[in-house]
Amino acid sequence: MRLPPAILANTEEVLREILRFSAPADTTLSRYFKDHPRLGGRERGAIAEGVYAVLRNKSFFTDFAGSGNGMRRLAILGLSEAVGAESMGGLSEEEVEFLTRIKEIDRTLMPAQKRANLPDWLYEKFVAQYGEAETVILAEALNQPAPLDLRVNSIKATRDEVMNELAQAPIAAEPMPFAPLGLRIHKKPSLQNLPLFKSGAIEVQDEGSQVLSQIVGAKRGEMVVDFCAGAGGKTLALGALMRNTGRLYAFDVSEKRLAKLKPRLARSGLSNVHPVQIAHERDVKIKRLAGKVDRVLVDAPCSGLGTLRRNPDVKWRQKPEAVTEMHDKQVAILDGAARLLKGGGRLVYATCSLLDEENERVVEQFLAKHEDFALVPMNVVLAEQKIELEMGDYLKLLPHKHQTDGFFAAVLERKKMAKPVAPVATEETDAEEE
Ligand SMILES: C[S@@+](CC[C@H](N)C(=O)[O-])C[C@H]1O[C@@H](n2cnc3c(N)ncnc32)[C@H](O)[C@@H]1O
Repeated sequence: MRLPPAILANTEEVLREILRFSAPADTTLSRYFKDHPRLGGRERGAIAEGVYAVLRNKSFFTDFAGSGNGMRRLAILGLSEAVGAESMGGLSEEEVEFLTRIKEIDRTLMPAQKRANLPDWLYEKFVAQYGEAETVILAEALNQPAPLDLRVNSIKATRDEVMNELAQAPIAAEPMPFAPLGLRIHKKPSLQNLPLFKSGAIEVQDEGSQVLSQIVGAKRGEMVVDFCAGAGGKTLALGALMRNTGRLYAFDVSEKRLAKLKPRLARSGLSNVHPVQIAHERDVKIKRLAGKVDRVLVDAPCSGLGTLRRNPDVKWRQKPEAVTEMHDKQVAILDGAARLLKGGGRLVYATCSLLDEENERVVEQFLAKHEDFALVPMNVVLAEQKIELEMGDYLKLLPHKHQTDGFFAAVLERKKMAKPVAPVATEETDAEEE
């Protein structure tokens, strides 16, 4: 069935706003749909996918869209990529011809940078790290929409039980290769109304995030801190891995993000999670737990460049100066979080960035300053967790190799005979814990 011609005008209108890059694309889309309540589910899906296709292919499309009515042409290119030219209504003869001409272009013959569809600064950084040939393959994988990944909440169900119930919906799901509780769905069904979702038996979570939670190695009865918990994606996974025992603190500076954790927590059935808003990484609330914690996960704020499959606008919105600032912030957060660990305890540093500056360089800087911590090679950690992934010292998940978002992680162990934690100046805050 063809989409109504008005969808093209809607796509053009929202695209004009999104390409100003003054807000995240998903925020602008949600607001647009709220302001246009008459758009149905299918229309919304087409507009959103059309916009995302433009964001993924912006360099390439912009060259062909030209000036004048360029925004309409961009919308046409985006929608045709997302839903197919045959599903679009309202195209003039000239526009149909334009689409045919574009379709005939063999993209594999284009220069590497054009194929990569990345801003110059990012393309250069990727080439310096990965080389030109791999940058193109990586960029092409980042330019594909991500599949829908689910994590089974082991407190409520087994993976087989969930797979069987999904099959009755009917939703085809397959077990993931690396995440023991993961299921992958290739279509995008709405899950919100499924009893499985309402009961907290499933959560949406990329396989890479699930592997990260797993390598924390949190055990029953332990004291664990998720230092940058946000809306709690990894907190919920950790709480279930601890079999709802011990104590799991979910720290974050953002009240809004922690508030989003609350309903998920209620659904999950976990009672071992304690959300705590902190003012910053040197908050006095952290000092109280210093030297007492078994495992700390620092899922640090980062450029997010590993998540371009889901957030293609990030590559156009991110700036090289911001990456440098992010590095300094990451070092400060890791430093603050490290004080929590007891001797023998493990600190896991993770990002969804693909840039060394936010990954290896942060860990190296940390280790140079903290003689009481040592790197646990990732191949050792993965073997402990029985995850069959070939890695060296670090976890480096890449979309073109592992079909996950891009993730980095390092595991740092505090030496057993470490000196008692030196008192560190903290800025007192008034707020009480929890
Ligand atoms: C990558 S996100 C975390 C995502 C989350 N772990 C998940 O799995 O859904 C990074 C988080 O760090 C938080 N953050 C930023 N600065 C922080 C700080 N100084 N201390 C603790 N958290 C911080 C942000 O509010 C954000 O929620």
